[in-house]
Amino acid sequence: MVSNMVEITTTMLAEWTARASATGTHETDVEPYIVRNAADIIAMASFGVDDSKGKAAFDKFKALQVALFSPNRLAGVPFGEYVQARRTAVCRRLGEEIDGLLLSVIESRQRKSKGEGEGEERIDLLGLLMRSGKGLTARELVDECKTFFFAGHETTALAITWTMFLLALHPDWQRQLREEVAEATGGGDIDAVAVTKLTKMTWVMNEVLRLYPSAPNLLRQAREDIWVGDKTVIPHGTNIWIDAVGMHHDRALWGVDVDEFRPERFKDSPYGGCTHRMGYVPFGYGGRVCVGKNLSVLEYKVVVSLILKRFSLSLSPNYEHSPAVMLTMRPSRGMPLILETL
Ligand code: HEM
Repeated sequence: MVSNMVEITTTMLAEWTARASATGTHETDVEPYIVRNAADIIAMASFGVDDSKGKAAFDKFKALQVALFSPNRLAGVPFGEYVQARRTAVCRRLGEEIDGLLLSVIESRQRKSKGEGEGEERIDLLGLLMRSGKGLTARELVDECKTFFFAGHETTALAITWTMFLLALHPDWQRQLREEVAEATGGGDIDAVAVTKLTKMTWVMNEVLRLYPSAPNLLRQAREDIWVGDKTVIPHGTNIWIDAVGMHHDRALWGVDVDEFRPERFKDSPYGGCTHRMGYVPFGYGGRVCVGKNLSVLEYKVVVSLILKRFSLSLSPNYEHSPAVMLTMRPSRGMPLILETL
């Protein structure tokens, strides 16, 4: 996968290089590029999708997300669909179109895995997954695909986008990471072995996800009445949104430097010195912890390494700080950065 990630990202960086002026610097709103890049990577990594149907499904996901979460958030709120009937109709239509596109991607994969073996013996994995009995139905498989598409690209992309922002603000960390990458790769290309040597980059990723968790809420449902102290009860069946941003910025858990960018707090502790073991939850916790964590760490390191090898980053005067929760935590007015070719 690493070589595919490198290939996809190199194409994006070539676009940035082409935009550079004669002086080698240019301003770019990097967020849409990084999101598109991550979309291409998850499409390749999860589904081997490189066809137009996969891309069309992505574009509709984007539209669905905007329809669901702006300007206010009623998704998951009881009776919310009746308050916003027009929006609900748009979301339903988009949902059906996405289902149709994914189903046809699945069917064409299935045809390929059954048929086009050119002599070699191939295992019909999709057929195995979908066979009756305990297998998944086509409907369930479509739902699994949607979870992966949705969960698997924007989260990682935003971690990278906020990293570029924080490295632009902290040139010393930018320099330290660039040096680490040079040492790990010996000046050559990033590969699966070099990635494992990027210790400081792990601290930086952890600290970025502490300050700007790309998945700002965890969802749970109370399976029984839960008592908080002896006066408050969360009744059985209550849907709960757990506020990761609040916990990651809680002075009582992190100390007085809670709002500062200090990756070294993760040097000796995977929890960054947080005083409660559930106070740091960028990938969730327990039985439903993120299944894509390792993939996202790998992608993050490959993409950030490639960017730092080619560009120096600083903040554009046009940047407006406006993180907003639209299911994920995004820079709602974009991420314009000055990129200087190295
Ligand atoms: C920086 C990147 C990512 C972040 C911050 C992130 C964060 C999260 C969080 C907070 C959860 C909820 C966990 C819980 O409720 O305890 C989650 C679940 C999930 N994530 Fe990620 N994720 C990332 C990348 C990915 C990737 C790359 C994939 C797919 C390849 C992925 C697939 C999933 C899936 C399928 C679930 C649901 C797991 C379940 O309910 O059993 N995520 N993620």
